[in-house]
Amino acid sequence: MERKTVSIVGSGNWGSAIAKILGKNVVERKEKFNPEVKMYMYEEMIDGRKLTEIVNTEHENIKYLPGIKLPENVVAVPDLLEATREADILVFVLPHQYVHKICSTLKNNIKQGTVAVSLIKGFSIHEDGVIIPMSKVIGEDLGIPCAALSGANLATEVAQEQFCESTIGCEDDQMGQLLKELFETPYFRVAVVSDRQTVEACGALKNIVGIGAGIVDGLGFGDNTKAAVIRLGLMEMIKATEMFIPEMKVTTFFESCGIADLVTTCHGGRNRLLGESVIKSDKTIKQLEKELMKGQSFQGPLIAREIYTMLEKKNMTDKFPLFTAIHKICIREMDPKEFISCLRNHPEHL
Ligand SMILES: NC(=O)c1ccc[n+]([C@@H]2O[C@H](COP(=O)([O-])OP(=O)(O)OC[C@H]3O[C@@H](n4cnc5c(N)ncnc54)[C@H](O)[C@@H]3O)[C@@H](O)[C@H]2O)c1
Ligand SMILES: O=P(O)(O)OC[C@H](O)CO
Repeated sequence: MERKTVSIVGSGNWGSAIAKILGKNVVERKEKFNPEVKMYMYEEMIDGRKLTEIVNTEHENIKYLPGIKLPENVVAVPDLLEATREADILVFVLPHQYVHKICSTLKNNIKQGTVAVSLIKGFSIHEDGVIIPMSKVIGEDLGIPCAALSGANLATEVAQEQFCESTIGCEDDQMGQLLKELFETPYFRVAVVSDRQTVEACGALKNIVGIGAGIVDGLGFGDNTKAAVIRLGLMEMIKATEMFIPEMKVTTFFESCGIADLVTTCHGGRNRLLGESVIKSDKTIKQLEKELMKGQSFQGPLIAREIYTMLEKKNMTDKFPLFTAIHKICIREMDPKEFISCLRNHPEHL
């Protein structure tokens, strides 16, 4: 088998953490992969220097993953087409709002036979309310197969090599196994399942529940209340997934991409921090993102809005009171104090 060239599209907190894994794995598995990994980086200036130049000389993404050294065979490239021209495997890892634009540049400019995997936790929503997983967006925009990887994977902990698990969703078994070989390490254990769309639905929807967990923290409630948010959030995640993906398997929720990711996000995620901050200050999400995230982005509020818009179109907001309340608290349309009565009166209790 010819060796595969890997390119990463994206270089934020998760993109950089995964670059560390991929850079090392391609060298260790050199019979399968070419030894250089190009990483597309959205260029920016840091104290008068280009971020790509800093990464390529200091081998550290000082803005998005400070304190972690990247392998020297990971090369940051500011030109998208140059970064991806030779790729056999494209690893997409950037906030979902940028994907369409990136794909429109890549379209007709990638090698024949290239495959992709999406590490993105978000959706695209059509005007008619249909929800499209990002792997499908990428696959259809580029006309190539696209798998998904998602799990309980806070980027900084992964970069510190703390043990965790992850899930690849891929219908093609051979491609799934190749991706497992690309991503797996002794501290990053990967399971492959065929239910790709549920893997992605879990990853996107848990971001909303993570905000809910932060709201509970901000209101001063303890672990029991947070556990209720996690459980009710899980029920809404499953119900929403059943709506979008009739063929979904509930067992996928027991993989790392499901309950495990929900738990980790509700304890240590950026979306949890946002929920807490929304309660403790009267600033807008945009202001909070700017102040707290140093360039990283909260995906939860966007996804909460997208899901709310879809539910409203279908007259179903009353069936998803937790998702609805979280969206309305984020946009300051609901008093956060009402959050607990929303939990108390949840349809799961009727
Ligand atoms: N950070 C985590 O712990 C983590 C873990 C698993 C999955 N994810 C998911 O991975 C995806 C990427 O998140 P992240 O944490 O790597 O990103 P991030 O939030 O750290 O960084 C934002 C990124 O967007 C880039 N960017 C800004 N404007 C852009 C533009 N116009 N075009 C293209 N790129 C632009 C920035 O350069 C930066 O790389 C998200 O879907 C996220 O939910 C994140
Ligand atoms: O920091 P969050 O809330 O974006 O969550 C990060 C990861 O998705 C956790 O697996």
